[in-house]
Amino acid sequence: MFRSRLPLRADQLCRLTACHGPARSTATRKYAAQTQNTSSSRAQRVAVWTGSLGGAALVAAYFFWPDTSRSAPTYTDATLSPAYFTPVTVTATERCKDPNTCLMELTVPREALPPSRDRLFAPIWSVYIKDDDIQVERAYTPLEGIDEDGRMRFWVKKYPKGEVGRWLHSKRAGDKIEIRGPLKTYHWQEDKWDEVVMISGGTGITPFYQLIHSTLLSTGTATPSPRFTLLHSARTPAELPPPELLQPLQSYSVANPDRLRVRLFVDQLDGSSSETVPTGDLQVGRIGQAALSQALSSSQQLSWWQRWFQRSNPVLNTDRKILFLVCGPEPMINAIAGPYGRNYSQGTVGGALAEIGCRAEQVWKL
Ligand SMILES: Cc1cc2nc3c(=O)[nH]c(=O)nc-3n(C[C@H](O)[C@H](O)[C@H](O)COP(=O)(O)OP(=O)(O)OC[C@H]3O[C@@H](n4cnc5c(N)ncnc54)[C@H](O)[C@@H]3O)c2cc1C
Repeated sequence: MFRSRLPLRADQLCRLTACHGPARSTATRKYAAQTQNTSSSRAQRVAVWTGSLGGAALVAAYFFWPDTSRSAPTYTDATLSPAYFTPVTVTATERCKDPNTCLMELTVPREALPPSRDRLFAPIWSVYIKDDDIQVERAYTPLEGIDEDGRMRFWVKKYPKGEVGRWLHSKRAGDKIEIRGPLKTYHWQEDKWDEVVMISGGTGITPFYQLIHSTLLSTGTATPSPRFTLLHSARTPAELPPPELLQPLQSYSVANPDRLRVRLFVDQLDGSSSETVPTGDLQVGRIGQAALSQALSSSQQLSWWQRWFQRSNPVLNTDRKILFLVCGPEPMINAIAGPYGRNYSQGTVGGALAEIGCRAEQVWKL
């Protein structure tokens, strides 16, 4: 989920090298068929050496190329910026029912707050948090953006072998940590869409919460905006987001069903429960083509024959401008929207969204 935009890791480096492999061997085979003589073997030796040197250079570049997380300086007397780290204070932490997640509040010192914030902190944005012990950074999404006093709230998940998540869970109120940002996760354009369908898994809900908070929860109902549908999934009821996230979403959607709809999915009912949602209101199973089609067809006032006609292709058979945003673990992204492309590109639309007829310009994988 949330593909990291950090410099390439060893596994990604291997992927890149592997991609070049077949092309190189095809070229070699073609060349060998043309000239079966000594000059060919000399050329092959040169090619092997060049390849090896190239490989070594790539590996060296990975280790010695300036890595922003290691090389970005820390300034205590400058405003918050993506170019350097700023020390901030952990002002609150709260364990969630799911012990692998916590809510954490960070406060940026008043003197580090940028003077004009509207554009900088327009949705959807994140900050990098640096794990001081090992000098590694990861992106995290402030749920409600940043307030006048510099406060930001995060929902943070730790993974059994994860670095920064576990380190963050060990922090307590009063501790100092370093952040840099804001960084744009997705450039939201308010008046471009009639309908926005957000599909998330786990902490993949955080950028969508920020978007909904910014466009609906914090503005009341007066501002015109697209209609939002959030389809969120967790493995079990206990792993659903804490009440601090789910309650505002649920209350808003009950009061304004024409502006926001929330559907919650769990892989299985394991006897655990959510603090916010009765188990009977949860849908059991993965989000797939049926859930997507249902979300779209029930969003429009259609006659029975229009609904019947749309079943085959709810996205193509409409004049409405529909956007699909997807954020979650990589297997979920793959199943819903198809895998990312090479070098962090969006890749083609695949999975359930391709099955219902989505085009590339309608889909964004966060
Ligand atoms: C723009 C952006 C915003 C983000 N916002 C948030 C946020 O608000 N809250 C939040 O908790 N996270 C968020 N993330 C994810 C976060 O940046 C880290 O990737 C995540 O916390 C794991 O980092 P780590 O150092 O703990 O684990 P790592 O050391 O990176 O990973 C160790 C191991 O943990 C497992 N692992 C790591 N990430 C995942 C995953 N997502 N799903 C399943 N297994 C995984 C892998 O098996 C991996 O081998 C965001 C990411 C991006 C790019």
